[in-house]
Formats: sequence, structure tokens, C-alpha cells
Amino acid sequence: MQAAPIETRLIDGKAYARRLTDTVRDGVTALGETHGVVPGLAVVMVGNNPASEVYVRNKIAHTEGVGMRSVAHKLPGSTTEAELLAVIDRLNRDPEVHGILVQLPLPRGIASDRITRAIHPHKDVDGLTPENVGRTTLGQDGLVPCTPLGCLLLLRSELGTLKGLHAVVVGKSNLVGRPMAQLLLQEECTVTVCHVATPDVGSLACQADVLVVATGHKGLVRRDWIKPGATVIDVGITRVTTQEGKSRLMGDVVHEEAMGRAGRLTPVPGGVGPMTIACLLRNTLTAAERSVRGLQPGT
Ligand SMILES: Nc1nc2c(c(=O)[nH]1)N[C@@H](CN(C=O)c1ccc(C(=O)N[C@@H](CCC(=O)O)C(=O)O)cc1)CN2
Ligand SMILES: [Mg+2]
Repeated sequence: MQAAPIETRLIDGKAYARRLTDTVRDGVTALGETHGVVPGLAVVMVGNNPASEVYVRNKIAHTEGVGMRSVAHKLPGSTTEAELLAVIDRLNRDPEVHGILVQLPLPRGIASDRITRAIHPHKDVDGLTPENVGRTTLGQDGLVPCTPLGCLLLLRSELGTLKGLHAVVVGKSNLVGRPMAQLLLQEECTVTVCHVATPDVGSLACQADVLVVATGHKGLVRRDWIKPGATVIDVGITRVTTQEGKSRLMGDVVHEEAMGRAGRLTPVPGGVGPMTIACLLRNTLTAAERSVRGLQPGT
């Protein structure tokens, strides 16, 4: 007998992000009124990766849109690691800068882990320094990477408690997969992490109540990878050119095959992406609030 068709609910990340952004804007206003402080975000970009240019432009526009100050450092692709470290050192010591992010990927020849480590943990709004990674892993207060934080906020809003659910995370990047797994563990999910060396990922993915896919392989997840009714969070964004010569974005999930199979699904675009930027604003406000109130974690 055929299973009853499932009506897949698309998760509107843009709408969630708009609401979160509005909350951040209120927080920025309140911080100005109570302490006369305007949160400042420094965005550092090296080279001219076209996708990064778009993301950086969006980050700056959204930062200013909520009343924060933004400082952009666009450095040439020839910048050395030492020069970049010097920029970060200056930003670490600038009291008007509460958040620092270095747009990834960095050009070859610059070791991103050395750069990340140089950012002061209290200003690390990407949540990638060893201190913040440790705090996320231990379930302590800190700054959490924006994309997995955005996924978690979407999941909590959609499902309420995540306790006891089986979550499968596909991808083990420092930016998404690893922190996502830690956050889901903190929610008391049973967490399985799959990656490039995992045999038969589909056989694990299809057991997930919550499936988070962050591999950058467009169309990796087919219908039979999805447990009927599961919540599927598609983090992948790959730009492709269609046969008609148009540019469009594709996720890691074959969207048409997930429709009618998943219970809930984030679209690409308009799912996780907008939450990444909204969470960056939230982290910057958090960093500024903690700095003015002397409430830094671990101090
Ligand atoms: N330092 C960092 N570098 C990178 C991060 C990060 O969180 N910190 N994440 C990604 C890129 N990224 C933010 O930097 C990002 C990606 C996508 C979006 C987004 O809004 N996507 C839209 C579509 C946008 C488009 O048309 O291209 C969507 O999905 O709806 C925001 C931020 C790697 N680097
Ligand atoms: Mg992202």
C-alpha cells in the first residue's frame, strides 16, 4: 500500500530572520539609550571572491540597517598573514569595535586557524576561536557560529523541544557541521555525524527525525535519504548556471524530491542563509552588551 502523501511545510527563513533582526534593532536602540553605546562590527575580507563580496556587502548593509556601526577592511589578495594579523590586533584593541569577523574562505597561503585564533574571544562574533568552540562544546555561554545558531533557532521555533530526537548532521566543517552537532547534543538529541569518509550516508540519513545537511555538494540528498515526515535543514548553497544561461542557487537537497517526503524543509535560497546574517547581528549585539555590562563569560 502506498504511504499517504505528506504535505511538506517550507520553513520561511527570511521571515524568521526579519523577526530576529527586528529584535536586534530594538536591543541596539536600548543599548544606546541606557549606555550611549553603538555596537560596532568590523568585517575583514581578503581578496575578491565574488560570493564573499556579496555576503560582505549584505552583512554591512544589515549591520547598518539595525543601527550598528560597521567598519569594513577590504584587503588585497596579496595581503600576508602578518599584515592580516596586524589588522586584527588593531581591531582587538579598538574599544568601538565589539565584533570582528574575517570572511571565509581566505586566500591560499593564509592559515585561517592562525587568523581565527588571533581574534579576541569576546569579539569573536563568528564563534570560531578555540575558546568559543570550547564553550559551545561544553554548553557554556559564549558566542556560537552564526549558521548553526540560525539552524537551531529555526528548529526550536518549528518543533519546540528537540529532546530525544535523532539528529543526523551531514558534514563536519568547523563553520557548520561540528558546532551544529554540539548544539543538537546540548538539546539532548541523539546525534549522528556523517562526513566524506562515512560509508552509505543515506542509510543513516534516512533514520533522522532532524536532518541537517552542510556539504556543499548540490543535490546530494535524494528522496530515499529522507525519513517520511522528517525536518530537513539544507545548509548548502551552490550557484549554478541553467541551460537557459540563468544563474540560480541550489542546495544539498534535491528540493523536488524532498517535497512530499519531508515534514518540514528549508528552501535554498530563503532558508538558512538569511538566518546566518541575522545571527551575526544577534552575536554582535550580545558582544556589545556583555562588554558594556562587564558580563564577559569566563571573566
Ligand atoms: N566568516 C564567515 N565566513 C563565512 C560564513 C560565516 O558564517 N562566517 N558563512 C558562509 C557565507 N555566508 C556568510 O558569510 C553566508 C552565506 C549565505 C547567505 C545568504 O543569505 N544566502 C541567501 C542567498 C544569497 C545569494 O543570493 O547569494 C539565501 O540562502 O537565501 C548569507 C551568508 C561562508 N563564509
Ligand atoms: Mg551559511
